[in-house]
Amino acid sequence: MAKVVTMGEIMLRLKTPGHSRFVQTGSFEVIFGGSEANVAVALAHYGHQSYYVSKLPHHEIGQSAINHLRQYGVKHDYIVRGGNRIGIYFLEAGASMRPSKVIYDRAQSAIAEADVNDFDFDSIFKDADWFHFSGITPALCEKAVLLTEAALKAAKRHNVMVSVDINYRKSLWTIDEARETMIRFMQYVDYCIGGTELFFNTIHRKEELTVDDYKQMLKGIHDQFGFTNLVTTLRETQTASNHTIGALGYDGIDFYQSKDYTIQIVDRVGSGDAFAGGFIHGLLTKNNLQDALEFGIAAGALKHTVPGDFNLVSEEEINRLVEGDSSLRIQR
Ligand SMILES: Nc1ncnc2c1ncn2[C@@H]1O[C@H](COP(=O)(O)OP(=O)(O)O)[C@@H](O)[C@H]1O
Ligand SMILES: O=C(O)C(=O)C[C@H](O)[C@H](O)COP(=O)(O)O
Repeated sequence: MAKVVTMGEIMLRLKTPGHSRFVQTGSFEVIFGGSEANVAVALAHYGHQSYYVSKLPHHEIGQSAINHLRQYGVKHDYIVRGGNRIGIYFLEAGASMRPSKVIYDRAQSAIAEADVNDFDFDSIFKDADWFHFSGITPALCEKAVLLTEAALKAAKRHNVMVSVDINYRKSLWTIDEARETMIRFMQYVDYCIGGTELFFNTIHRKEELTVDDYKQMLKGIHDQFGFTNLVTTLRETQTASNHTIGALGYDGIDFYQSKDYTIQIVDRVGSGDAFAGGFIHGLLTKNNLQDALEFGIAAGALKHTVPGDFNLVSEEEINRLVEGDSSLRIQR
């Protein structure tokens, strides 16, 4: 199995119980989550040597985040300790026509303030096969842009394959700032997930996008910027708790489209990351875009049934879904 490296910010996730609103709750459920950490957990579940790069304070909440990752098999050798804060995100789960809400409290977190010299990227990447990052890290601050760029340059010095999930977060930076930085980073990227709203700005005022809209966007991004291997998840939303998902890929020549899954949502947060983790595993083991998309979207579909950020499902369970077994018989 491969050595995969992800880098980003793991946060304390404080969720209102059930579907309670922020203003009425008297307690929060405590777990940890963050885009790249979620991908690391998924890849550890599929049997890879999955390393997570980050910085966390010395205090017990920082330790607890590390313990959480360790519990699911993620390697923490490259997590540096120091700084003052761990990022927090508050989550209110939506229901029916009421969408979920996230409030961030993450300014000046340890990883946002981390220095390039905190990490020895050459030793991290010298025997690595894959590096995955997301647009959330460079969105944190200018220092985090420099950190991400240093990691990308080191990964490419060591011929490591690189994937990005653009994961545009409008509360962290403007679309112009995001576009400027992410376009610059694309020279290091082999596979790009998402980002249609960033790189292609004619269609994005529409409420519901069709598959043809997405095809036009992926081709437009390819033609304008020369990026290849673009993939995106497709969502057809019925309500905040019920919708259909699929995935689309474009390699600069052909389009690839996965099967669709209609799902009832238990917890949607982390489903894009579950797709990314499954997609990377698919590329590492099957080496073809269609099969990687199928594995990725089945992983993303299953994530919607699992509370928390992490996709705690096995390769075998995902393969069963890919092969068409969605029977509800109890597995005994
Ligand atoms: N209005 C829009 N215009 C263009 N692309 C969009 C728009 N909204 C979402 N997307 C793209 O569609 C995909 C699915 O979006 P979303 O459901 O928000 O993300 P995720 O799959 O990460 O949960 C993402 O790749 C995103 O870039
Ligand atoms: O927003 C952030 O900064 C986070 O990292 C919190 C969440 O863990 C991811 O955002 C989940 O992302 P999706 O898989 O697209 O649902």
